[in-house]
Amino acid sequence: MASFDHRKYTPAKPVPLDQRQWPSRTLTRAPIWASVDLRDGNQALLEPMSVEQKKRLWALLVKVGLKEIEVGFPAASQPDYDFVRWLIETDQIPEDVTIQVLVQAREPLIARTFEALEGVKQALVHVYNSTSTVQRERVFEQDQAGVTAIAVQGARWVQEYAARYPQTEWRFQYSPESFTSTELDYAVAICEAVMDVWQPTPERPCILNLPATVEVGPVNHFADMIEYFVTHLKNRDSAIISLHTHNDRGGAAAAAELGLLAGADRVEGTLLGNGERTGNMDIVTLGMNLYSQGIDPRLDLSNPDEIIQVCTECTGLPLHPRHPWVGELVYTAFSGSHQDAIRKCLRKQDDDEPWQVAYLPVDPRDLGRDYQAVIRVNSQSGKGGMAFLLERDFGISLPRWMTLELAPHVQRASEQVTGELSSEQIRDILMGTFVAAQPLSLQGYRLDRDGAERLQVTLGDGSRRLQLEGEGNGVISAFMAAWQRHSGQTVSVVDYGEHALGEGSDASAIAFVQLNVDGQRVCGLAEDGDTVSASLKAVLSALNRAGVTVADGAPHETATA
Ligand SMILES: CC(=O)SCCNC(=O)CCNC(=O)[C@H](O)C(C)(C)COP(=O)(O)OP(=O)(O)OC[C@H]1O[C@@H](n2cnc3c(N)ncnc32)[C@H](O)[C@@H]1OP(=O)(O)O
Ligand SMILES: CC(C)C(=O)C(=O)O
Repeated sequence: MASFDHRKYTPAKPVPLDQRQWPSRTLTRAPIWASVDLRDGNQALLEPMSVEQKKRLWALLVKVGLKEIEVGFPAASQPDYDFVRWLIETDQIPEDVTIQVLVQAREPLIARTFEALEGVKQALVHVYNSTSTVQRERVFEQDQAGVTAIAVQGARWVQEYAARYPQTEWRFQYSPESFTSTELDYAVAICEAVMDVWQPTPERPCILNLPATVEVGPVNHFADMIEYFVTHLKNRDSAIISLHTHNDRGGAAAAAELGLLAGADRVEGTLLGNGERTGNMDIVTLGMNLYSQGIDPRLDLSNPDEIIQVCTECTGLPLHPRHPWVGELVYTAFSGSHQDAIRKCLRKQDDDEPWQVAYLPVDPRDLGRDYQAVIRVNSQSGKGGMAFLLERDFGISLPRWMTLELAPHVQRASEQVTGELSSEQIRDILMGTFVAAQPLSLQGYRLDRDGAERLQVTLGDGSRRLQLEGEGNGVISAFMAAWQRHSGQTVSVVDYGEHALGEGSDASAIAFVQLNVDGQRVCGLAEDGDTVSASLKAVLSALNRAGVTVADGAPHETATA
């Protein structure tokens, strides 16, 4: 029988808060950040980081601006121990950075932890034990008093060992691990019992870290738990309330945000969210969430590509291309209406006004991304995207009527390749469709400008040369007159456009034309170093596309428009 049965699970119990405050609050500043990349992130890896990898990640964490960094569980493994020793012995820890280490509430582990920290100027010792109902009953087989005794004993050991190293400025942190599965009044009571040992003050507060070790409930429920905790804790002002959320339900960042609204001061997480199971709270996501609300995150997130490179190389885990804020595709629009809106908004966006660009919640340039990647063309794209790419990459600015002509050709090609079209491919489609050099080609011309334009043009069709003459008020109309006279066709210019390509001596011209040839509308284009040639060739390419043939006639004709 299938076991997919929701009745197996129990919902989170409502938190008894009559007048919850957090929903009416707004975040206005960044929390105290703490990185657990080198500990929680590391313990989640199939192959934990080597000391060299930890050194590299450490350098990044410091560069990003993290001031509290949990560097490991030194009593757990030799590499963790060695890394802490390296930090201390080679003086790697900046004055304004505090390292933090994790340890269980067990004396031999605590002893080893302090040994690892010998000689450090300042450090945070983080002790934890599980407090959840299920762990009390099934893992520790202890009642609440028994589990509280473990925590209190752990706190005492930490304090006693710290006293043996008076040259270090110690700070203490306690986590009731699995807080979210712990009865709230009990969570408050066990934290108060630990505080009774440490006797923190508002000047020398301890840290109480409340983990969603496993995210088992909705994010609003987590916020309720935090508000309940902070409003029921004695000596609230002697504790920094820290959050440590995991992403089992996909809500780690949201839970942390709401938890901050509910009264927390500090947040633990990892860069890009590596960590146990679905990961820890992603510091980059939360930082960017704040940034995009106009709040200074007090972290330097301006180079996510470096963050991605170091994190993925140290953890061996790839980043999803749609990872919030920094994934490869998150500032890319494929769909036509989005591309159109982005293009129009970007044109109107001034640097000194608040950011207002549809579909782009922040300016990609803030993250070192340019607009290159913003618009990409596939079968979901409309005409705006391809026009944008032609202009951006080749300086080809299509007149609107030409864009409309080109769009179905690009659409067909994108459906055939069933993927993305590069700007080179779009340019090839443009040229392949509208530049037709057969059967007529331009062999030469002479233009006299004495009031009216008198054009003498030599065409070839492969085997014969044809010389036509015409007069008009512009070179195109002179050519039309010449061709009409020669062929007997009714030809008129419906639309015309041209512009320079490039600058200086390398500049060339591109001309676009739409003709009406015996009632049939047909477009052509041409590029040439000479503006007149570009115009004449564009007309010829439209004529060729209309299927003209060189009618028998006099080899030399003159006409006037
Ligand atoms: C949610 C978290 O991320 S918490 C951090 C988890 N991280 C890690 O555990 C990574 C590093 N840990 C390790 O490498 C190992 O656990 C070690 C080296 C620290 C200790 O290993 P071991 O001595 O084999 O003990 P292990 O961790 O399996 O725990 C077993 C014993 O410690 C007790 N224990 C577990 N956690 C705690 C704790 N926080 N405080 C006090 N006792 C604890 C268990 O009840 C168990 O007791 P028992 O042997 O009397 O039944
Ligand atoms: C040690 C604690 C804070 C932890 O990592 C967790 O509960 O996830």
